[in-house]
Amino acid sequence: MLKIHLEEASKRFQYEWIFKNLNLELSQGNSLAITGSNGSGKSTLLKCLSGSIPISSGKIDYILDGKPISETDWFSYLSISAPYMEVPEEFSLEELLDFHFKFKKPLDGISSKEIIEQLYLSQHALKAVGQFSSGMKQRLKLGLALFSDVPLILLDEPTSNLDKKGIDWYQEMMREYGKNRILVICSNEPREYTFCEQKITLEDFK
Ligand SMILES: Nc1ncnc2c1ncn2[C@@H]1O[C@H](COP(=O)(O)OP(=O)(O)OP(=O)(O)O)[C@@H](O)[C@H]1O
Repeated sequence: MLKIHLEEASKRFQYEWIFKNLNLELSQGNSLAITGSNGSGKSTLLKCLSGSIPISSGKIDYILDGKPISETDWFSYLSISAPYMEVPEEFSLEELLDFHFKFKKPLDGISSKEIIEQLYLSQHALKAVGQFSSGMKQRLKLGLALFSDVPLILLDEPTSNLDKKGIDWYQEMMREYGKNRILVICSNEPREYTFCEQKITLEDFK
């Protein structure tokens, strides 16, 4: 069981405080929505939570079955989908899945073929990812995150570029594959996080 514990976590860039004195406790089965206006610091907090950038003061701990995990190993417990994260465009969809799942175990031994079907991309299995539409790429990024066998899923603006069918698909995927994980969703669209039982607004931590 993974737990994430934030104690007085604070981040600033130069003289600008992005968030201050954030205290949070998240365990598998919990979901958190991070909301706030444009530029309030949602993506920055997500990056701090993933360990890709450091906080300026306070503490973030990952605890697995009661034992702290070194920050250098956090990446192996999480997957991220975010607008600023690119996928290698030269690969075909099949090649990209093979490549990705060399580093991260797929959920419940699910095959690449089944994943492609779940992403409703079966007709595009051999197409280069660089030729995908923005909505297809978004489904792919969400699929890479959700079908990785990790306890922590970090999503930034998960339905950007998705049409109505894609948004319904996202909500269904979260119901099906979000269970028993820690879900953290950065968003200003209630449809992306209505299922989250915890919500913070970054303006409350300035
Ligand atoms: N590397 C950086 N160096 C300096 N300032 C930064 C850096 N990254 C982000 N910022 C600043 O931190 C603030 C928060 O940015 P962030 O991208 O986290 O906001 P956001 O809430 O995700 O915004 P949006 O809703 O527009 O995506 C902004 O003022 C931004 O300019």
